Amino acid sequence: MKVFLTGGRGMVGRAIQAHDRASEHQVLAPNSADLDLTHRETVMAILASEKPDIVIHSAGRVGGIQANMASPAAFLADNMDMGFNVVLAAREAGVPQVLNLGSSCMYPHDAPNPLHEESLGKGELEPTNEGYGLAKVAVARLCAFVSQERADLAYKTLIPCNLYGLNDKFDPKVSHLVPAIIRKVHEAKEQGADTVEIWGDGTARREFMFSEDLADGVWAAVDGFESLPGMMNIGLGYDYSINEYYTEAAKVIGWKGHFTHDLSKPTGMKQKLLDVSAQTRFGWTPKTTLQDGIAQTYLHFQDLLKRGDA
Ligand SMILES: NC(=O)C1=CN([C@@H]2O[C@H](COP(=O)(O)OP(=O)(O)OC[C@H]3O[C@@H](n4cnc5c(N)ncnc54)[C@H](OP(=O)(O)O)[C@@H]3O)[C@@H](O)[C@H]2O)C=CC1
Ligand SMILES: C[C@H]1O[C@H](OP(=O)(O)OP(=O)(O)OC[C@H]2O[C@@H](n3cnc4c(=O)[nH]c(N)nc43)[C@H](O)[C@@H]2O)[C@@H](O)[C@@H](O)C1=O
Repeated sequence: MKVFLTGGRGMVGRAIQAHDRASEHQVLAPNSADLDLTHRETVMAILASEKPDIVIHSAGRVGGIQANMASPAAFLADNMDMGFNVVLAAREAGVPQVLNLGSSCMYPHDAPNPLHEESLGKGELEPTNEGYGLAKVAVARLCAFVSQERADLAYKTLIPCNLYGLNDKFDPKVSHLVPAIIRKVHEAKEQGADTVEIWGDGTARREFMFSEDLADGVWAAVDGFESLPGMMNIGLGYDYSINEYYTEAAKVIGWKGHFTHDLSKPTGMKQKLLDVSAQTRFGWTPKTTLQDGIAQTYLHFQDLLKRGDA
């Protein structure tokens, strides 16, 4: 199949291209320098000329809780622009399939855990990432509406849990939890520090899946697209506390200090665990353990440091 991938230079996009299944397809993955997805005319023109069989939409303005709180307007506007441009250009070009990546931030702040697809749209979003979540909800709904109106087009959304892995963002200004922990614990070890600070009291819970597992799930969704639900959670089905993530990373990195808690820092949702029963029915399950995922990510981080890229 001819696959048009957006966000190919990002953490998830690189994992999608590095996956074995990618070699069975022709994958076009222009980066943001070649194709700015916020420019609708350019997006329209490229999809009309390339006429792919499927678009995998992985591009986005993405960042941790602190980045989302600092720039809600940009997270809303950029992700809305990119998503609307890609979906409407695909419809215009008659691209038969779109696989759109949403996020667990689409769920209402007080939705019961585990978060079931039926809870979508039934309440206020989490304030710390409302801009991003609103854009994700809107683009997912646009996919559903296009599929409703056009019997020849099937535009579907995968809703991933939190993700981490190689090529993640290690800059503390935009990092999600796991890359932030890896940098902080590594630096404590290198500097001989005996404390590392945790944001909040550490009792919040998160479900972080290794990005290579998500890439595997994306290819499974592409290959089984016909039977894929219009919106489907993709995750582990289990979570850990923030404190447990720090403890596991300290073990993998080999740092023996202790943790302090900065209660002034934002903590976001208390829990964000996805219901994975639809994913199980679809026939896919992730395989990387937290210990193994952190170990692979830490090795990659050390390589980045050696190259002066982190
Ligand atoms: N990371 C996570 O925890 C989660 C991520 N997701 C979703 O998964 C997808 C991938 O996330 P992830 O790989 O972590 O994000 P990254 O930030 O690593 O990658 C985002 C990609 O989007 C591209 N991009 C950003 N702006 C533009 C633009 N204007 N035009 C073209 N391309 C642009 C970037 O291109 P370039 O590199 O060239 O700048 C980059 O390749 C996103 O849709 C995200 O919302 C969902 C749940 C959790
Ligand atoms: C997936 C979805 O989820 C994202 O929201 P989030 O899960 O709240 O983001 P996060 O990974 O940055 O935080 C997770 C938790 O971890 C705690 N925490 C402790 N210590 C650090 C720390 O040092 N850094 C960070 N970032 N968090 C810390 C922090 O207090 C919070 O409780 C969206 O931004 C959005 O990107 C999105 O798509």
